[in-house]
Amino acid sequence: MSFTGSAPVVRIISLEFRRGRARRMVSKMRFRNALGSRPFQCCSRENHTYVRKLLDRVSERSKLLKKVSVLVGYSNPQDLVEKQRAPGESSAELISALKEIDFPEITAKFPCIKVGDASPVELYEDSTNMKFKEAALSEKLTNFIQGSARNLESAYEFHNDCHPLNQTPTTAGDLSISEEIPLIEPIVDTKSPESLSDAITSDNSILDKSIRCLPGTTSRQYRQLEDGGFHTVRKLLQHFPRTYADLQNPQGPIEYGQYIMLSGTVISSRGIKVKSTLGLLEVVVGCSIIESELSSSVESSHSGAEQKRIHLHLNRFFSGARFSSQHFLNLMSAKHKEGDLVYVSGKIKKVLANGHYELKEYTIDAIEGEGEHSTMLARKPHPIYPSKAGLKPSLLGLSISRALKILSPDVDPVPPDVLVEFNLPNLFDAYMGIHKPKDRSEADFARRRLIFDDFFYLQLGRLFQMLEAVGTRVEKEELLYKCKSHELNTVGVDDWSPLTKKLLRALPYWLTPSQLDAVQEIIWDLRRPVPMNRLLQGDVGCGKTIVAFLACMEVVNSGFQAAFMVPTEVLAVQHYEHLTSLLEKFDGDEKPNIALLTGSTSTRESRIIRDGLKTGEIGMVIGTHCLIADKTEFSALRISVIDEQQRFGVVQRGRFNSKLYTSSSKLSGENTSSDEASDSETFMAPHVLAMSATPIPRTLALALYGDMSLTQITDLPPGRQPIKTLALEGNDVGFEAVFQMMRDELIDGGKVYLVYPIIDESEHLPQLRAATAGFDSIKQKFEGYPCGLLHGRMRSDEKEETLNSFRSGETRILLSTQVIEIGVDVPDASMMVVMNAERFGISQLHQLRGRVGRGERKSRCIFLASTSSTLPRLKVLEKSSDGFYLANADLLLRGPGNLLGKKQSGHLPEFPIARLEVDGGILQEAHLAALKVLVASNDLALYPRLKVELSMRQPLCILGD
Ligand SMILES: Nc1ncnc2c1ncn2[C@@H]1O[C@H](COP(=O)(O)OP(=O)(O)OP(=O)(O)O)[C@@H](O)[C@H]1O
Repeated sequence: MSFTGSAPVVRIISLEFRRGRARRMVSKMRFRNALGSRPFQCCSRENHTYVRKLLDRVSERSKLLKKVSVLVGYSNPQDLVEKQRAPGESSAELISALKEIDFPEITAKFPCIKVGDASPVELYEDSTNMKFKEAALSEKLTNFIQGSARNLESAYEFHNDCHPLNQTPTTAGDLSISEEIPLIEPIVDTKSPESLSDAITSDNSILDKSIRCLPGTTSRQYRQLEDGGFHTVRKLLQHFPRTYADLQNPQGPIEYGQYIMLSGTVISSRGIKVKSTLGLLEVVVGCSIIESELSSSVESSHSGAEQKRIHLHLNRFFSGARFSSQHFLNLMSAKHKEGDLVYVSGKIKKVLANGHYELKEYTIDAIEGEGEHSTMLARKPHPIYPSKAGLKPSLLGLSISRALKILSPDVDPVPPDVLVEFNLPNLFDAYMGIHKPKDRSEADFARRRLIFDDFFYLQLGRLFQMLEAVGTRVEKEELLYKCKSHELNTVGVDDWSPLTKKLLRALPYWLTPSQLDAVQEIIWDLRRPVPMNRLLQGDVGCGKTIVAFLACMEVVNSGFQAAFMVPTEVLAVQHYEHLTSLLEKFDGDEKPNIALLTGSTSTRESRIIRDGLKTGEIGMVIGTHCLIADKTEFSALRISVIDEQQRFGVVQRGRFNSKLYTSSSKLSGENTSSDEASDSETFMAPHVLAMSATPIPRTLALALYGDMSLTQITDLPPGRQPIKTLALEGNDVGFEAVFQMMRDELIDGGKVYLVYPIIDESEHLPQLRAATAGFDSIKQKFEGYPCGLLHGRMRSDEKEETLNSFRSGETRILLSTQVIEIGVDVPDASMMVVMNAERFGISQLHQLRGRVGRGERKSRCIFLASTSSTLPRLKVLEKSSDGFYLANADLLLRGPGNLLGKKQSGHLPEFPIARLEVDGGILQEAHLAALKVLVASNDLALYPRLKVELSMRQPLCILGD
């Protein structure tokens, strides 16, 4: 603990021992051995509540110092100084003994010892009383105090006590040493006093104030909050509601398995002893709901809907003699009294009778506060906080409200022009909006800002580091260039290489506007002397492949090489055949040399291909992960395309980067245009173009960390017809209807995919339909229409043959497992039936559905559900064919309780509230905003508050997979 006044006074190292005398003694001994017995005096009290009480209650601070000195074993402050000094030893010697202690080493040796900084205790409340208070101390003591403080400052590089960065207390361990070593190295520009003082006095420092500044909080609450990790106002405010509830929150018709969240009143709460060792607590909550159609968004219209009264039964069993005693059950049931207002969330476990539902995985939170009822009636969303570290949501909610009260409107370090440009609320409004929204749109708007911050500071930190430390002139220019214009940096068609233009002309269609934009943007990147790292994202069937082919032609034309890596052999063959068919019209000498390399390529052939790649004879290779094998060497690899990139591991993707081209002497292209290799380029890593239809979190995280740029294809090729989607129950009636539809489709000349969840029937999963078993029965049923069977256990050539037969129309029905999910392109396939569709994720079903409707033929897709209860989830696919919407809907259906705050599959620890599947746009904006700020001020000298904020954020760390 350190004591400070207007001048630093003295620092006392306090040791806190918890749990057991023996342990305390051992800790004490070890600690003394580590530090030397002097100059520390251990306080032998097991529990320091006395110290805490002192800190909380003693208003006369000079009295405090006296009491503390007595507490740690001295009669008064003078005695403390005298006794600490060995006979004949000067205070300077004492201080130098202190200096020798190597705290980092000690903490490494004894993990139970934690070094951190504690909140300084102000000795003097105000400066007017200063002189009087100071006089109360002896001259000797004052000298010692001032001297020691100065020495300690230099010895441990203490920061100025009033610096906000020094006020983050550490968590107490078994034994804690309060010491003022900063946890994060600040990047405050100390050379600029103006900036520093500005930063320190600015109101964003309130965020990093100890929670002890919260009004109306008891010391017990402080302690609870601190033990739960809530040391600062910022920590509290960053604890976001996991969801919002309002009185009449319509969820559509309530069905089995559905997640609901409602508010209501407790009708009864009783504890029943079921057996001698089994007890049941049953709470019944009555709620009013408005029944309406399943809303397509979180917000829904209430018009034309009917109010209905329902009862939620929340049952909890307790086993064991102790927990099934009537006394215990009575205690539990007394927690909820009849008439209490509560919020309930959970999943419907059983529909007991009309209007009565049993819930599972539920939570029940009491609604506290007088005016709450009227608030709810006004349909103001009520934040529901997740509990953390055993802290009750109600305490967290209350503390957050208190923190909001001391927040100043001037808390935002982000420059106002950035807020205006990117249409963001300021930070004050954002915190108010997320914790106390007037309506859901305000919460959404606030959420946008907070997500922006997550991305923005990450981008800013990363770019700042790049500029500061490793930034070359070229990189700096690159950043500046990008920042200057918000429009796409593109190379127009006229400036494309002759080979690229030729391929464009060979296409049987014209590119869609966003395909064209994408190619122009990528070619612009390819002409840069720094490696591109770009993600091409577009919904299934939007035509990403041709965009990548054109990019490959651009580099091949310049005499460099292109590698196109796909996750399956089927896809490699498909792409290879597609490209070679497009190049067929080219004259011999202008036709680039393209190769196919997969695991099934014969040894002899693969040797020839690898030789060709090494010598530069082969310009482009399409293949599976053989492309990144050590033995595959390139002469001048310039672009690596990674299709369906989420299917590859990070390491696999990274291995392309190690394939630097080592020789440029073999360059054969006649037109090297702006790509002419300079010295710096000779060993440049290849450009990387990753493609994905699924905006999975990891992908977008890479967009941040890997400095990956994002290109999105937002339109579909013309003439595409919407796929008519139906979700049906797979009972006899459902199957009969499906077979009839198949017959109609086949008569009409269509082709049908039948997708099965498993290859062979399984005893363990009798309810699942298998592809091999289906094959025989479908053949019989659809006599005259040849059938094919495709699954992952087949040999590569068999798969290829089956797929080719289906493509050519030789077979009209293809029974398959989900192997066709990735990239299979049969443009005239017009119908798909998915068996046991509930076994697949919504996004996966969307991908599967994307295998039909890839041409101009009207298509349909039927999802057969095993039971009616799983139909609602599948019906979401009937309503939309937008991948982003479906990713969102999937999350909602899995449980809107996970909307905010709580981690889920789509979350990364660094982004507590961003859902990366749907927040990609904000990421892009944050990137631009960070660039804008850095262009205006490379070292952030113009934005000192921003710089302080950046230093307060967690240091960047590598993301886990
Ligand atoms: N501009 C266009 N006009 C007409 N057809 C197009 C156009 N672009 C691509 N296509 C065709 O659309 C089909 C789907 O294209 P492609 O396979 O590239 O999609 P994709 O984006 O890779 O989809 P997936 O994610 O499903 O693999 C192909 O048959 C392709 O020839």
